Amino acid sequence: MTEPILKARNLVKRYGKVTALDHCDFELMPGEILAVIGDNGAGKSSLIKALSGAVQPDGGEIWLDGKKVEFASPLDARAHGIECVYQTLAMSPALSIADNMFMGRELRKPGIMGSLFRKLDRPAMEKFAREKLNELGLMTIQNINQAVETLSGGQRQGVAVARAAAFGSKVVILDEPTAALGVKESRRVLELIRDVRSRGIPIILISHNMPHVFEVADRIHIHRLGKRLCVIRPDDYTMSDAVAFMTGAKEAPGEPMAA
Ligand SMILES: Nc1ncnc2c1ncn2[C@@H]1O[C@H](COP(=O)(O)OP(=O)(O)OP(=O)(O)O)[C@@H](O)[C@H]1O
Repeated sequence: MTEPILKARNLVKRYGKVTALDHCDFELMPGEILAVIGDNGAGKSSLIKALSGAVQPDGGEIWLDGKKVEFASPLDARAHGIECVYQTLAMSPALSIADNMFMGRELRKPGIMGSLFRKLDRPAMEKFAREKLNELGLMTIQNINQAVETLSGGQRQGVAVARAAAFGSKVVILDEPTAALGVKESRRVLELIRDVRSRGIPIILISHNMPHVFEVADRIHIHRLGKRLCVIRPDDYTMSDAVAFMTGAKEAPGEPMAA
């Protein structure tokens, strides 16, 4: 049986009196697009933050590639190959595309005075950024030195996804990647998500957009009241079924479906 690439059991996260994660389970299988859906306040962001090191759970366990992990910070999760693109894109608008792709992990030229004094290796960074954008078919972005603030919303999202795909060797997490985009730009980002999957990288997609979820997801994790309610396949249920499960209007199917 295939083992999950990322797995969590009994995750608990409390904020004061609020229980955001209430013994929540989670499984991401290799090479899949797993959508995570749920009502406002259901605990989706808390789950994603726990899986990407942005918050430390109060209880429960996480395994990556079969090994138990505890992420002290998002940097720690990144070092393990988990990249997260948050709704607020965490980009520096005035900096170039290449600079944004490398933020916090710039390539440096070999130096003799220790790493602190090593100069940035701009040609290498530009080459890498260009290659990654090309790989994902982001050919509309012509100039790698263009400031990110001059890009359209879809292009910015594209750079963020390319950055995550370039460095996320194991898992890419996308939080509402199409929320602020128009129809055409959303389409491109959905294609990009499929491109990332076709390169063998599994994706967790948090979204309120049911048509997008049903279009790209292999499986859908439905979150309710701080825990996983069920996991469904988009072919087996309608969007209104999913919304009814999510809101409690309809009883959800039992055990989570295997991948
Ligand atoms: N930093 C925080 N401090 C206090 N309460 C929090 C904090 N973060 C989340 N919560 C609470 O935890 C619960 C779950 O929130 P979370 O953001 O995980 O849900 P969500 O499913 O992502 O919601 P949405 O779809 O609205 O973004 C909510 O009741 C929320 O108010």
